[in-house]
Amino acid sequence: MSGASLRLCDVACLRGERLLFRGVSLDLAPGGAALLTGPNGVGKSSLLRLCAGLLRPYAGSVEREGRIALSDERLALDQDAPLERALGFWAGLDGAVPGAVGAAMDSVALGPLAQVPVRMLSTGQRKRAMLARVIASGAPIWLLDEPGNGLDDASLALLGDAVGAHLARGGIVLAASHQPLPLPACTTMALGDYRPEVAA
Ligand SMILES: Nc1ncnc2c1ncn2[C@@H]1O[C@H](COP(=O)(O)OP(=O)(O)OP(=O)(O)O)[C@@H](O)[C@H]1O
Repeated sequence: MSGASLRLCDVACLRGERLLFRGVSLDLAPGGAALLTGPNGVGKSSLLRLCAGLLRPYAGSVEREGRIALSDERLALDQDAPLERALGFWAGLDGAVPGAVGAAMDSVALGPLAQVPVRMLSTGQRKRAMLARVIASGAPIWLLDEPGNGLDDASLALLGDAVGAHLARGGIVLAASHQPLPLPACTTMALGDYRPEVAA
C-alpha cells in the first residue's frame, strides 16, 4: 500500500446550482487519515464522492493513487444471500486474497453471523457488514461515510481498531461524520469552514 495517495487541491463543489464549499485542500499519504466534520447538508458525502471519482469538482483537482473502497448509506449487499456469500461477491470483484472475507468478518465480530441472510441483520450489524466489505476489498484508500452511525460502544471500538490496523499497514482513511468519532490518528477538517460565505 506504500504507493497510495489522495490529494485534493483547492477543490470546490457545486450541487444543484449551489456552491457547497470551496478552497478544500488535503494531502493524505500512506498511514494518513482525516475526519470530515460538519452539520447535515454541509457537503461531507459530496466530498467523499468527489474523492471516489463519482462527482467532478467544480474547481480544483482530485488526484488518487491506489484503489478506493467507498462505504456510504447504501448497503449494496444481496439482501437474500447469507452474509458471507454476499461479501464474497464483492471480494471476488475486488480480487481479494483468499480468506479475506472471513478475516474481515472476524475483525468486526460478524463471524458468528456468516450464514445469516443480510436482510435479517440489525442496523449496527449492517454498518459493520459494510465495513467488512471495505476491509476485505484490500483497497488502500478507504472512504467511510458516517461509519459510526448505528454502532454501539463496542462496535465503535472495533471500527477504531480496524482503522488503526489499516493505517499501520500503510492505508489511507478519509471518513465523514456529523458527530465525534473515536478514530485514531485522524486530523479533523471542519467542512463548514469552507462554505463560500465563510471562505470568501
Ligand atoms: N444529486 C444532487 N443534486 C442536487 N443537490 C444535491 C444532490 N445530492 C445532494 N445534494 C445537496 O447537496 C448538499 C450536501 O449534501 P451532502 O449529502 O453532501 O451533505 P452531508 O454533509 O453529507 O449531509 P449529512 O450529514 O446529512 O449526510 C445538500 O443540500 C443536498 O441536498
